[in-house]
Amino acid sequence: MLVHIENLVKRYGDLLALDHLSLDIEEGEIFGLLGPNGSGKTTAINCLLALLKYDKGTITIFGKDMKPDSYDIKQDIGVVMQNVAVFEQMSVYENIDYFCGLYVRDKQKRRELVEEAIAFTGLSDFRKMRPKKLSGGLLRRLNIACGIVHKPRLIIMDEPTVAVDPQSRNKILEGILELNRQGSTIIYTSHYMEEVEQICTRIAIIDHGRVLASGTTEELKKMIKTGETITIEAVALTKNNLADIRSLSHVFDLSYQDQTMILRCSGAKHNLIRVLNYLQEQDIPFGRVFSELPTLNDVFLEITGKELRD
Ligand SMILES: Nc1ncnc2c1ncn2[C@@H]1O[C@H](COP(=O)(O)OP(=O)(O)OP(=O)(O)O)[C@@H](O)[C@H]1O
Repeated sequence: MLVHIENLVKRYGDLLALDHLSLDIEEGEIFGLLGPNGSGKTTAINCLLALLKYDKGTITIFGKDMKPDSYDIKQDIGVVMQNVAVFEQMSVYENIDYFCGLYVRDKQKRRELVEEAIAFTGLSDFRKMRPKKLSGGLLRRLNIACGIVHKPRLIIMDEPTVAVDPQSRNKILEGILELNRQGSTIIYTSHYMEEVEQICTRIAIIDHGRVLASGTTEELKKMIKTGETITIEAVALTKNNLADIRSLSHVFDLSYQDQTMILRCSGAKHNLIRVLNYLQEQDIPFGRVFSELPTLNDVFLEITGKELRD
């Protein structure tokens, strides 16, 4: 196990920010920590990095206990925090080179690493610029380049795409996948479900400082009741029709508004066919029909009872 967190408890005064949080992360994973604002993601990361004292629990990284003076472990960790932390008086290149220099002495090796970091964060055209001249998205990319330039074994990214334009966001996500392909294990916190679904190999859903569920996207989707959501537009239905449809097997939720019916069904093969057969038997015309498999959003909604972006 690359990272092992067991029963972590962290209080800020009366507030229980981490409530016996446990996580295991294996080498090679892109592990997503998904939770709403205030759920404890940043606190967990800060404890993991031994930047924050915690009340109870165990943390091991690379098989060793993580302590504030575990410099051998820290050497092999790259951190990209929410707040951009770069030097205003240095150019893009100089900033990345400075951070690389904290880990790598050899000049030639450093040059290669800096060039690689510049290339894969797409900062080539901006290498001579000072941070002040960069857009928000480019600044974030610089922050990432500084955090990962030494190609650490473990990379921790805390919401690296918050308030970033789509082009930079895609660059960042591609970059994360590339770093992973090159051998880094990644812990990625976010409250953007699509991103987590797109890049993470495993996900833990956290809220109120606890892990509510964890697994691959597929495993998480199997944990919930919703197997399929069927939408049928432009369909005129009577109360009796709605009652009939509600009683079809596997249907557990039906909403009907503005001639659009949305059915939530548990996982079964013939949900759509059953509904369409009913409409045909009753000679009821209908417009567009679509069926969707559950998304992480459905998982989150069912597990926590709230939307992630509340
Ligand atoms: N230094 C602090 N002092 C007191 N309370 C804090 C402190 N830092 C965080 N908290 C509280 O602890 C809880 C967890 O916060 P944390 O920042 O870890 O959540 P998060 O999931 O990272 O949220 P966000 O997505 O907003 O960064 C929140 O209720 C927050 O208000």
